[in-house]
Amino acid sequence: MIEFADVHVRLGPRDVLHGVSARLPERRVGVVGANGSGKSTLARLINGLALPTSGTVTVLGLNTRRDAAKIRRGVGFLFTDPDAQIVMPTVAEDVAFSLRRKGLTREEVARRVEAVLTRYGLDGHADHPAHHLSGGQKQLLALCSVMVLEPEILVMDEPTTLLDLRHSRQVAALLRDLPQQVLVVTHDLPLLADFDRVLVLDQGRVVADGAPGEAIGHYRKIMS
Ligand SMILES: Nc1ncnc2c1ncn2[C@@H]1O[C@H](COP(=O)(O)OP(=O)(O)OP(=O)(O)O)[C@@H](O)[C@H]1O
Repeated sequence: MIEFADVHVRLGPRDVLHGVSARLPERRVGVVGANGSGKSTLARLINGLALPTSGTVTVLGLNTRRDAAKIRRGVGFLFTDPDAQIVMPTVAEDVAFSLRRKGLTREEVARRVEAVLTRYGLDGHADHPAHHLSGGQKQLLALCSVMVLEPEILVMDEPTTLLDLRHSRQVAALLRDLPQQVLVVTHDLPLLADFDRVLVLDQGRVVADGAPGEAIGHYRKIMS
């Protein structure tokens, strides 16, 4: 469960979010809006990467202002730019790095790394230098590094931006099947077609909130 209560965010001279309130118990929530409307900021509030200037963000029953470290253990966050998330030289080492604090045996780490790389189609790349992957493969690697931790909530900021049609479909299928709650910020409107709820942001305010057809229809109208 994610809840925003009268959240304002001011960054430098800009009011980026103005009084956002929403209780989000749904499993799959999409966020759309124009460039600069505050979507990434909203996503970053969920794991305490951004903090509200006023108002409250509650995630997994905890306040992000007080318990960001605990919340981050339960919230997987996928950034738009996968290079920001790749920290180790090879693909397998990068995924294994995510598991370093789990106290697992070397064999168990290897087993989990192999399983997640196979699941997302990177098993042939385990020993490749991570920075030599294509943009889309890097996005899949970042996804593997997050999913291997089995987060309770997954937040994705434009997860299909660099992906070809096959891999976009793979991410769409993943989102359909994942048992955990997922919040996805995206410009990829078809990705949200079967989501439970879509929020539309405009200049830092939620201007539509509902079923995908209705909310995306509103978004198309304000962008026309
Ligand atoms: N650290 C910061 N300092 C000052 N302004 C910022 C900062 N981060 C974001 N902003 C501003 O806040 C506004 C909202 O940014 P945000 O990245 O949340 O928008 P967005 O809807 O995700 O945009 P896009 O679709 O282009 O990714 C933008 O005008 C941006 O310039």
